[in-house]
Amino acid sequence: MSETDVERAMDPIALFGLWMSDAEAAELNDANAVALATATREGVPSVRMVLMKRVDERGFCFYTNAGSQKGSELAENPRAAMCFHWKSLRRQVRISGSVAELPSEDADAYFHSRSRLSQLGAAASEQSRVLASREALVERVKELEQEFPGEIPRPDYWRGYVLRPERIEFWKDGEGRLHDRFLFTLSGEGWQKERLFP
Ligand SMILES: Cc1cc2nc3c(=O)[nH]c(=O)nc-3n(C[C@H](O)[C@H](O)[C@H](O)COP(=O)(O)O)c2cc1C
Repeated sequence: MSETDVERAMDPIALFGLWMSDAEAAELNDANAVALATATREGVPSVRMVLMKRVDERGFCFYTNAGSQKGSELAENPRAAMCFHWKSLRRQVRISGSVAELPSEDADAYFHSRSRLSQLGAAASEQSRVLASREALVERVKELEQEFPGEIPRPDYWRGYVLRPERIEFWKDGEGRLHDRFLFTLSGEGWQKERLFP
């Protein structure tokens, strides 16, 4: 994309799509890896990487285990934030809003699009709970392999989520630390755009 696109853009989702394409071309791997911040009901924050699998009119979609720390926090406090950083492009995108669960058909479709090994791994993992040993996990995978020689059913706890954006900020490295920052804020009339001091 040209350098002026970010200055002209009025639709942050379309602009994000352009930046994501640039990142996919430039990054070594996992251009869709994003830091996801959640918090408890009391506001104690936690952050970890997830893969953002799709962006559409609903928002930014990812998949995880509902029983994990992030899953529990989202169940009690749907407010969340994401931060992409594409090192090779020197760009950052920050998104915040509230998270909703995706319909089970989305989770089914994505779960079954993954490799059998990934499906087994997801089915075997009580994500974020204490695990006695690596052997116990490997044993569990073997048991599931025998139990399900055909299709592996999606475990109910393995779900899709969507972060519905209310604020999206684009940051682009500038010479002499004069970086460009554009903040899009959702209001009644649609997206408002403002330039921020770096
Ligand atoms: C690049 C990268 C991508 C990841 N993608 C996911 C993902 O899409 N879903 C997921 O549940 N965990 C993913 N993980 C693992 C999480 O970072 C984390 O360890 C796990 O989800 C447990 O987090 P929690 O205990 O905060 O819930 C990824 C880790 C890395 C480093």
